Amino acid sequence: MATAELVAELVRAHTQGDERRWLNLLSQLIAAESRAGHTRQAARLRELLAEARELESSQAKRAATGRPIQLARAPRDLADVLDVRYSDVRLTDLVLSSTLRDSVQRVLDEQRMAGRLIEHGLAPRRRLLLHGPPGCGKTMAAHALAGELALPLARVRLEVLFSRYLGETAATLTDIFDHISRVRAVYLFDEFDALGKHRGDEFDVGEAKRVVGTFLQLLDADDSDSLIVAATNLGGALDHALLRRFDDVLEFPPPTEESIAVLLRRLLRSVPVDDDAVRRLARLARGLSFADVRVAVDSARKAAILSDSEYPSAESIASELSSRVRGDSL
Ligand SMILES: Nc1ncnc2c1ncn2[C@@H]1O[C@H](COP(=O)(O)OP(=O)(O)OP(=O)(O)O)[C@@H](O)[C@H]1O
Repeated sequence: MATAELVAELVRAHTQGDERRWLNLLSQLIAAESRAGHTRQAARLRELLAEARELESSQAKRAATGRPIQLARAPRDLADVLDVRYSDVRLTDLVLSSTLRDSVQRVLDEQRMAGRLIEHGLAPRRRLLLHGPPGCGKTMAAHALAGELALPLARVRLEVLFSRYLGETAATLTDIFDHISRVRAVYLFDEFDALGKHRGDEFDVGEAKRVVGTFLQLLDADDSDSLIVAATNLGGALDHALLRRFDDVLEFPPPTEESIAVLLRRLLRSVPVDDDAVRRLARLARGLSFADVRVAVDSARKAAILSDSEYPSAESIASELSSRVRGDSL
């Protein structure tokens, strides 16, 4: 690439908030300057690159603590409606059926090799609808997509969209899609069916319909390279007009006894429980979501720590799981 083109690309990558790309382009620019014998300019650029890398690594460290960060931040007028952060969740952190894992892996492969598909006039999958009961991994899967692709995860806070911008929801959605086209990220519309649902006392059928209509139009018109992930607890209830707007519809079913055992083995890795005990616990936990199982194990671990035991006993975990199966903790 000629120097001017490199600089133009670099500015574009920076404006889009694509940190990796602009750092990579800056390295290419340094190499080009060195090759041209511009040693002073190359040295100055190298200093800038070192500063930028240091900044990136300190931001990555802060991201690892789970706090929102400024990289690829939302513009000020969308700051309360977009929650932007980096994710360190990986696909292997999720317990998934092999079919579902393959589907998520296919999205990752198409994204990672998007250039090859685009050269052949094909578009990588990027509009995904995830559906299934609560606590089965839809939100976690969106985090895993962001973590695997090293993209920011921007959660669209629908509750804020509705409360703060009542009457202006459609206009704000337009602003969000504008941001989607400018900053490549994974955009999560969690519980996105809320778009068309009852909105408390101020329910207005016309407004709700308008919002859904706007969302669908914006989804159709969007030709960005961001990923748009809509998650919902509804499944069969979603209408066809909506389903066909997505490149992939992935079902996150309730866990089987076997998949609960897989999660339990992971969560109890450092706890001395044998496999028979894990299987007994998984049988007890039938009907619970992965999230319930996680909370029950965490609860038993906390009680163990507070009573100065090194590990929770299988009995205490069983008791936590049973109380959730009975619904005591609700
Ligand atoms: N498939 C899974 N594998 C491993 N852990 C899981 C899985 N699903 C859920 N969990 C655990 O439960 C927590 C909550 O799950 P998550 O938020 O992804 O559920 P969800 O399907 O998005 O639920 P909701 O519909 O309520 O938003 C996760 O952070 C994780 O600890």
